[in-house]
Amino acid sequence: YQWPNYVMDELEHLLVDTDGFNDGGFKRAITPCTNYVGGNQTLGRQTSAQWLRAAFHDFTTANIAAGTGGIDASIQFETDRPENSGAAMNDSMGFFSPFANAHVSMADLIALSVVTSVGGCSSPTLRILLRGGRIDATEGGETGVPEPESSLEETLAISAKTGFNQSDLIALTICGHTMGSVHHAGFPQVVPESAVTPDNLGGAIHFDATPGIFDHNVVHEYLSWEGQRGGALVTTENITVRSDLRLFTSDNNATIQRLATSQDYFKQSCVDLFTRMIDTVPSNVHLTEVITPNVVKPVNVSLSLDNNGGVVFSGYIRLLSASFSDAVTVKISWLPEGAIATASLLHTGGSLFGNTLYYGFSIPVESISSFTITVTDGKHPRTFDNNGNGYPIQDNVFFLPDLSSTDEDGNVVIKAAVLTSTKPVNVSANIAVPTRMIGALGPRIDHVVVQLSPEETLGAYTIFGASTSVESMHVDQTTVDIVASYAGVTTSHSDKFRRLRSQTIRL
Ligand code: HEM
Repeated sequence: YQWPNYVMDELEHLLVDTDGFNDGGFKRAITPCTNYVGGNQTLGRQTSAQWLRAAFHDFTTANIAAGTGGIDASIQFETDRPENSGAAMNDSMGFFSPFANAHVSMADLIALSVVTSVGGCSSPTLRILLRGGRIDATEGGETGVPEPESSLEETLAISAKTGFNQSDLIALTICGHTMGSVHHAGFPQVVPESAVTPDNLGGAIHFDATPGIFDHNVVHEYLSWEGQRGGALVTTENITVRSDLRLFTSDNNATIQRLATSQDYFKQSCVDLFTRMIDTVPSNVHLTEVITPNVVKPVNVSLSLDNNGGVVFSGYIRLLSASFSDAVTVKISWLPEGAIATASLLHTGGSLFGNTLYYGFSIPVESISSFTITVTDGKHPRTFDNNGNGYPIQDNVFFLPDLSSTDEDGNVVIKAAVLTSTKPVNVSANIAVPTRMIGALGPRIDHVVVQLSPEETLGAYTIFGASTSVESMHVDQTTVDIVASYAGVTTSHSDKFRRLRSQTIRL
């Protein structure tokens, strides 16, 4: 892993920053795990469970042999199919949509939702390893999600196409059916109207006594025939739709009995199967390496100009507190100047991986091409140098968020600073615009390129600018790459993946 890696950095942020300062806002939807983010709590719906179900429905039309389907967000085009009945698909896609951008696909958000749901609703926290790089489908894919009415043979045949054998599917199903419910709304053939009450308007019947906890309760209640006895897909009076009972007994309960041996075995089996599920992707997709929480991470690091044209280097260094003892000092040194400055602890946040500490800095610099971070706790300094390369940053061209703007009507003003002496032949802005699609709640990312023109000089820099208009579905996820190219040399300089509407850091 080399910083920056926009896909990994963004997903890491949504995975790790879940409370306090710099909260990415993703996990909030499932806090507490019984929460329903899409509306009234009396509907009997649960977002953490909906995310698992939506991921399964996206995944299960994969055809491994053909290299198609899997986690590709094709589900967002398929929500009106009877096989995708219920609120889970649209509720989930509607929640994910404002998180998608040039580097985070809806499909990656589906994978993240499984990791977040299982991690956030288990104790101790279960870690499903997350990778990024999934590509969103631009239309619906194959049909074939198993339904309560599906025969065992049909269901197993669908599963075989995804690479999951009978025992895998039994286990995956009960791993999913430990969270949430079957609802009269959506499945009246399974759940009778009598389940509907004033504080359970959707008529939810839980799979087990702990629908908001990722645990093996469902296995015990099913085997001992107590409590929810495995839920409505086992116990319903309508024999045709007892799909879980048909599936679980298809190997004489051998898989379920194995899962009952211990909580740890159940959880580890589920983690393995969920990992396989979210990593099932079309054959043209190459997933990133595993995204692990960064012990030390540069956040919102950028350059700006002061009123006299001096360059200011600012941002935060995020530390995972669990990796350090108390009394930490954080120093940043940068090349080619060879200078050092101290960052100060300004904010804290929370995560499933322990607290986060944000050390801020805002430093005038002469010139900068890379930096390293030295963290000292107790007596031991540790230098983080991005695998020996230093964290790269360049001062030839950079976006100026303070002077740029975008509004709800789509008017965009972009300004960038360009080192005058470098004499670029072209300075352009590549704007990545989340754009509404017909038939899906998530965006397609369109790219709009505009040329920037020189406007004024400030110190050693020339301010370049342009105005345009774009139709963005989510203004906060509209991002820009500023690229300067030069005569006679093939190299260019760029300042990438900057939010047009960003929270500028002021110290
Ligand atoms: C194998 C065949 C399967 C069938 C026929 C099936 C069917 C169903 C049905 C009918 C519901 C009720 C939905 C609602 O009322 O909103 C449901 C809920 C659910 N399913 Fe499955 N399912 C299957 C496998 C799976 C698998 C493999 C997973 C997990 C990876 C999963 C995860 C869930 C979850 C979490 C819920 C609760 C959703 C909520 O509370 O909103 N299911 N399933």
